[in-house]
Formats: sequence, structure tokens, C-alpha cells
Amino acid sequence: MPVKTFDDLFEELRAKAAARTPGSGTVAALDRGVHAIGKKVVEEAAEVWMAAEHEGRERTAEEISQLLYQLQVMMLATGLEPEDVYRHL
Ligand SMILES: N=c1c2ncn([C@@H]3O[C@H](COP(=O)(O)OP(=O)(O)OP(=O)(O)O)[C@@H](O)[C@H]3O)c2ncn1[C@@H]1O[C@H](COP(=O)(O)O)[C@@H](O)[C@H]1O
Repeated sequence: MPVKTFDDLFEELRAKAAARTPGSGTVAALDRGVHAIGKKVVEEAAEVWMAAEHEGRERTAEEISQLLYQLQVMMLATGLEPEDVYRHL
């Protein structure tokens, strides 16, 4: 199975948000709004930190993937495209 990249995931989430796909956690998160999404971003960031200190490489990779997901939800909630972010890298 090919790996999903950051851009692949963003396109998947954008499409689900536009279609308001039933059962999508992303649609539900967007409906909860920026405040709730922000809390998830902070929670996942803390889990990355804890995993990196105490839980090893694989758990750290998993937590980083969840943080990237939450950041993408925040991008969708605020109308940001990947290019808007990349131009600051
Ligand atoms: N990569 C992710 C992803 N990473 C994290 N999460 C969500 O982020 C939450 C946080 O993970 P935790 O393990 O901390 O969750 P938890 O504390 O057990 O659960 P919560 O009570 O916090 O929800 C999870 O509940 C997931 O809902 C993700 N949800 C979806 N995706 C991908 O996004 C795509 C679209 O998903 P849907 O919109 O749900 O169809 C799919 O390809 C998914 O693989």
C-alpha cells in the first residue's frame, strides 16, 4: 500500500469537508470549530513530547502523524492551503 503524504491527506480532508461526508471525524471536528480544534492540536503536541521522551520511535511517529492531522484540520478551519504554510518554511 503506498504511503499517504501530507498533501494526499490534505486533499482527502478537503474533499470530505466539501462533501460533508457522513461519519467523517473531520467534518465533526470542523463543526466543533477553531477553539475545540486548537485544544486537540495542543493535546497531540503534548503526546508527541511524552512519546519522544518515554515511548520510543514508533509511538512518537504515530503521535506526530496525529499532530499533523490536527494541524490540517486547523488549516481547513481557517481557510489555509498548504502553500500558505509552505511559503513560511
Ligand atoms: N490521520 C487521521 C487521524 N489522526 C488522528 N485522528 C483523530 O484524532 C483523534 C485523536 O487521537 P487520540 O488517539 O488522541 O484519540 P483519543 O484520545 O483516543 O480519542 P478522542 O476522544 O480524542 O477523539 C482520534 O480520535 C482521531 O479521530 C485522525 N482522524 C483521521 N485521520 C485520517 O483522516 C482521514 C479522514 O478521516 P475521517 O474524516 O474521519 O473520515 C482518514 O484517512 C484518516 O486516516
